[in-house]
Amino acid sequence: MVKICCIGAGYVGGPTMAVIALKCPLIEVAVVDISVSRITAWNSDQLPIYEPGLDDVVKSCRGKNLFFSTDVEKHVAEADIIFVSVNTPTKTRGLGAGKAADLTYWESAARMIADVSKSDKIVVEKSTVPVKTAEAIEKILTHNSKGIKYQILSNPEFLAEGTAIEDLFGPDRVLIGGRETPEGQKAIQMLKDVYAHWVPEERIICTNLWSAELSKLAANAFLAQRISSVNAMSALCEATGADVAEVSHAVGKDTRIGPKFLNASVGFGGSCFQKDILNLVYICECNGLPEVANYWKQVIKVNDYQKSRFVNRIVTSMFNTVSGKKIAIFGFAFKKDTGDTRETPAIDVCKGLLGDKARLSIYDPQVTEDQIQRDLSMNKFDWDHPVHLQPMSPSSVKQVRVEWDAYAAAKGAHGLCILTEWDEFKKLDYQKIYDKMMKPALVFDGRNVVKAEELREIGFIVYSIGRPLDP
Ligand SMILES: NC(=O)C1=CN([C@@H]2O[C@H](COP(=O)(O)OP(=O)(O)OC[C@H]3O[C@@H](n4cnc5c(N)ncnc54)[C@H](O)[C@@H]3O)[C@@H](O)[C@H]2O)C=CC1
Ligand SMILES: O=C(O)[C@H]1O[C@H](OP(=O)(O)OP(=O)(O)OC[C@H]2O[C@@H](n3ccc(=O)[nH]c3=O)[C@H](O)[C@@H]2O)[C@H](O)[C@@H](O)[C@@H]1O
Repeated sequence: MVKICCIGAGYVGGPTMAVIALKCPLIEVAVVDISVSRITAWNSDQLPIYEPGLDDVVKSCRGKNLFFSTDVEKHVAEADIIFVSVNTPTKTRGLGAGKAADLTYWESAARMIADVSKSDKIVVEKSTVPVKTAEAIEKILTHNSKGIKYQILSNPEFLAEGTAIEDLFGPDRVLIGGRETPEGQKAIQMLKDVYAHWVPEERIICTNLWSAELSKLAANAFLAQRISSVNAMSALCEATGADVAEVSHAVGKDTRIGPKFLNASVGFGGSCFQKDILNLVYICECNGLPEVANYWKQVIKVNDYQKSRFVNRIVTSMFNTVSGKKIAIFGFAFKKDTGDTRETPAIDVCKGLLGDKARLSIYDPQVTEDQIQRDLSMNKFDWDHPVHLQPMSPSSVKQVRVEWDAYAAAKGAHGLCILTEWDEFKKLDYQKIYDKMMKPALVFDGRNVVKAEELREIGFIVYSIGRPLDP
């Protein structure tokens, strides 16, 4: 029986391994982590991450061929294939600070693999890493290797949160990069055989190591670039009276462009787009390509501009000050159907409003009060470390209240901001909300989820991203 071990039981390690276990009943899969609380949660009824469909997959194979454990060394020693899916945060200090990927967790995982292994291993990069990382990992593994042979593969993950199970069941493609030697090709084939249990052969792409590593950074950069492009257009739409939804629709109808990922928003968030582009920018700079670096940097600049433009719109619409005013925030997660708040645009918008002394009343169906308070008091980039190594928040932010109901959050508010596109925000009774708000009652829809005309009929003043402004 083939044994797989995955180091890192996070948003990627947990769901990907659960799906491999489900689709390959004859493979034993162990997911290990240094975080005791994460592993305890994976072994409980309350999984550590919210992801539609994940519970059913985990329940059907946990304890049979899927195991979650903190006994990292034992499972690594026993495995034939080791996936490494640990954090690769942005460096906050030293060379490349603010851009380069911090490979501390990866390196410590690689050193541990080298220490405990007693048989040949295939080591798979599942984390998103800078191109050429495999070369460094190979050096760590083979140095002092006691005769053990390692093959490094790059198998980046393309799942999106909120649709992770769907994406894993039917991926657009699975990408496997390896050495062009007979041993490298054999390792590629072995991993291909795992995916071939459910992924059609033509969707499994095999490349050299560097192409696979770089393709992951490139894919995220292209996706984020589309959002920044449409968000840049949204500013022009507001200035001219065009409607960004109509523009996106018209542009996306061109089959060469396509309709997906053209939704204007308050800005993209999530744990990867910004981190991976910064990493790409750094790699370009290191390779003497400042023009290429500047091109990609602009995607992040436009994203930052979109968030601050949104805050400015709120403040100017509320007579140039939000000091002491209550603003209801609907949605804190970086997108719907996840409780994940990593790099959510809500953090920057809330911090911007708090900077202008607003009082915030926040409601999100999946994010806890503790998480919101931590996010609003944490330094940039500190979130991307194992939970038990994150700095504790010094104190909670006093001007912030977290409510467990949208109506309670909006009660007595001067303004209401929608920052996540949760479906339930489309179905709220906005007349009831209007009746309980201060007047004039303003709505700032950062996700274009409400029907602006209907809200205007109720009496709201409505601002939607990239849409004609309320006269
Ligand atoms: N979140 C996402 O949707 C996607 C993330 N990725 C990439 O996958 C990687 C992991 O991301 P997430 O799963 O979101 O992160 P995460 O923070 O949810 O999980 C990483 C886990 O690794 C554990 N860990 C760190 N060092 C360890 C070590 N030495 N030994 C054992 N466990 C260790 C941490 O405790 C944590 O539970 C990152 O490189 C990310 O860029 C790629 C595609 C999608
Ligand atoms: O490497 C990763 O971590 C993953 O990053 C993204 O997945 P994810 O961040 O989970 O979610 P997305 O659906 O891509 O959304 C990212 C952000 O962009 C925003 N977005 C997305 C699409 C759009 O049209 N407009 C828009 O503002 C979302 O609201 C969200 O804040 C990619 O879609 C995945 O393919 C990739 O594997």
